[in-house]
Amino acid sequence: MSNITVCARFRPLNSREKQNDNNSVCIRCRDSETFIFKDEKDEESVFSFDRVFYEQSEQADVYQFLALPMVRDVVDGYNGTIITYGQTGAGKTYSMEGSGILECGEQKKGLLPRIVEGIFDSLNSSDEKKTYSINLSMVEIYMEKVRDLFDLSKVNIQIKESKSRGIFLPGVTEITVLDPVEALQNLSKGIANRTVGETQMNMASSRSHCIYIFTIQQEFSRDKRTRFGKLILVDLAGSEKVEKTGAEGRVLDEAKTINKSLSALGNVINSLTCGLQGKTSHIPYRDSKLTRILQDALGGNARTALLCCCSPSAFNASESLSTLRFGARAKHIKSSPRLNYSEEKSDTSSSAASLFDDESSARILTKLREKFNVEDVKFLEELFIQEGILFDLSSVEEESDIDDLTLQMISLLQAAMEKLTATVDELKRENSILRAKVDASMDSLFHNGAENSSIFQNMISAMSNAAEFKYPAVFNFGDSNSDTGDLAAGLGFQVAPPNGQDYFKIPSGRFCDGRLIVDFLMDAMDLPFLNAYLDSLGLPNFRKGCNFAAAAATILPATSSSLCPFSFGVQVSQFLRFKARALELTAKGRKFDKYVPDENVFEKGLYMFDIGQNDLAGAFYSKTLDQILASIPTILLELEKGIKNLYDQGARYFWIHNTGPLGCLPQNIAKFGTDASKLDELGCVSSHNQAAKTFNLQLHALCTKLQGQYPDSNVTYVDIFSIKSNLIANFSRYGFEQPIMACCGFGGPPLNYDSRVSCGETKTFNGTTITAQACNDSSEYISWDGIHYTETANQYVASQILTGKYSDPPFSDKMPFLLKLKF
Ligand SMILES: Nc1ncnc2c1ncn2[C@@H]1O[C@H](COP(=O)(O)OP(=O)(O)OP(=O)(O)O)[C@@H](O)[C@H]1O
Repeated sequence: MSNITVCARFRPLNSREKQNDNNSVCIRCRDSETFIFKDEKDEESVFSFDRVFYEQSEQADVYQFLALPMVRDVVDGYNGTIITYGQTGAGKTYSMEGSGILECGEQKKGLLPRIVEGIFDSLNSSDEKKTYSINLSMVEIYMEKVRDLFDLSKVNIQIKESKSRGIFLPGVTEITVLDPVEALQNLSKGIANRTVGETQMNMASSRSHCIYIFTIQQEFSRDKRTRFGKLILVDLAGSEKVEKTGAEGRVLDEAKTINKSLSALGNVINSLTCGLQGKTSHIPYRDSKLTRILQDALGGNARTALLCCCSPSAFNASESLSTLRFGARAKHIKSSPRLNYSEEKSDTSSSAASLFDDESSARILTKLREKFNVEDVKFLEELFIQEGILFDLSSVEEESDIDDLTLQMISLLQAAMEKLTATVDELKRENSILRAKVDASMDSLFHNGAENSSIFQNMISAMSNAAEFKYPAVFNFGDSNSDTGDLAAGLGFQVAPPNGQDYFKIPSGRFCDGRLIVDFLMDAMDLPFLNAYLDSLGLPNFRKGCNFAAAAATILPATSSSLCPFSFGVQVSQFLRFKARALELTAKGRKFDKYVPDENVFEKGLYMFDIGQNDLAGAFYSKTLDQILASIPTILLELEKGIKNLYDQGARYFWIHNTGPLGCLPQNIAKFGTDASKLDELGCVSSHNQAAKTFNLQLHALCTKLQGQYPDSNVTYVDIFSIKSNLIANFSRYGFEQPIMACCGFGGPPLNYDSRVSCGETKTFNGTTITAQACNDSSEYISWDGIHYTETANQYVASQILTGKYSDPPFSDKMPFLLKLKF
């Protein structure tokens, strides 16, 4: 990004100014960059520009400072634009052309002839081997029409934009010039045509913006790549106050059009320089032909220099001041020039079919070509392009329209954002007022005796507890997913100790290489890990709750073939016994306080459930899918019975996990997924997952029903199925390498699961000894042993539960302020 170069130039006082105004001037030089300006009211202001050219400055100085660096850049392949701006008679044309293109002497030569020489000098001075061509075009904008000064018949040239060429003028005459003399002769003709035009069209002198375009194309033998730089010189029509000139009729119309296009130029500059930092605003390039042609020069792909021409006379102070202010503002424009490369040479001799998008036009032109001579048809094409009847294919990639739309869209979105922010602020304010009102009403209700209503109290604390996920104790019911040693203690066997974790007593009795979901949830509540109800070793402390979950437990009552006798109903009975015993003990005196929960904790504690997986998975060994689906209501009836029992005993906070995607467990895939047609896109057994989904739907309905039945309770349903399915489907995103295969097992990929040996076991079959060993890094695996999840996977699941997004009712709106994620 670079700022544009802005210079001011003051011409000498002319004879009229000397005579009429007594040599009085409005500027006082400070240095080559700064001067003091005195306005009509004699008020002084300081102006600074990149360079100030005072009355005695030479044409060569202006060229050296303003144009020469630009010429070098253009020859290097950048775009450049030089604009002369100022009041009529301020010296724009003198600066640009000098006192004549061809005949004036060295001293008075303007920028144009010097630039022509500079371009050829630069091209020829380089040692690098290359071929180059210089093309010249000249147009003027008069009354908002672009006229070709090398071919006066082209009176309305269109302005187009393409990705590769930027802004361009389709059909404009381009003259290839081979040396400075040829270039100057052509420029001189163009300038003469301007005068011819003035006479033909009854134009007032200097009432048009004159634009010179040099296109330099170079092909380097080094890499055969073509660079092209475009230099645009703009001699603007004079800015002036209409009323001061007393113009009328056509001259007045011209003045108005000029002022319109100059004020469009001012608007573009304002938009470019007033836009808030970092915000994109609409730049009205399309408001005039002038600004559209200068689009690249103003904030686009070009280096730009502006020469503000002024009269130093006090009589013209007001016009000069406005010119200087214009320059000062333009100084802030930033442009982003870049090297222009084209990989392939454009084929200017391409056929009508390739030039035009419109197929019918191409067909007509092809037929015309057969009948008429090629030149006539070419002429016809050009006329059509000028009149906008046909479009050059390259102009089809009009990007500005899209840009404009995008900008409009951005500002609409910004406005919508602002409105939304205001609404959010307003809602926040209303919310805090409402909260204050609720608090005040609560206080008054309590003081008016409402505290006697236990239902009312419970409802209030249920609401607040659910939001905070903070409870004094947890009573957990479930299977191996949350068994913290119950089955092992109850049946007197040992589960292989976890690998090196020191946060459990050994053995932990957990079916995992570390912590379970329930462990992570306890952690989040700042509570200790739950002791198993049946684990009497080590003087267990049950003050913060008790875990009745037992591996292999089912909701339905155990049968003689069940692995685990502690089904849900038994677990609930155990709880009742536990509670009765705890109350008995606390009634005996305070010495038991530190081992068992007190009465109020049974009411305030959280009752967690994670059970049902074994009812479904076990059923697949003897039942069809339909039979299993049909049995779900019976299973859930048993669950409902147990929950109601607990409610009757004073439980009020229920936290119910649904069941996970059973079909993705290696144990079930090994047994029921040997036929690939039984597997879904994740490689999981479809029927098992279907059973799990149906179970979950009905479990969810049961939770809703219970909540309705017990308005003083708080029932939360947690969608473990979605969390686990998402984890398996997107395992690598969460840092896992194995979505299905077990870490601890036997058999190797794809499942590393053998039902004959469980994790840690060694067995001999037909003289061969096999061991189910743990993998090196269990954190790469989701499945620990083919049935249970690894600690890392459990941690992920717990973290998702605690986002509050997977529960009904959700509590994500309370996150992350009230929940501590502490793992
Ligand atoms: N630096 C200068 N030194 C000597 N004479 C100058 C200088 N600048 C301008 N002049 C003279 O002042 C007169 C007006 O200048 P010029 O035609 O360049 O103004 P202009 O800004 O192009 O006006 P317009 O907008 O009407 O085209 C001319 O006669 C020109 O020769």
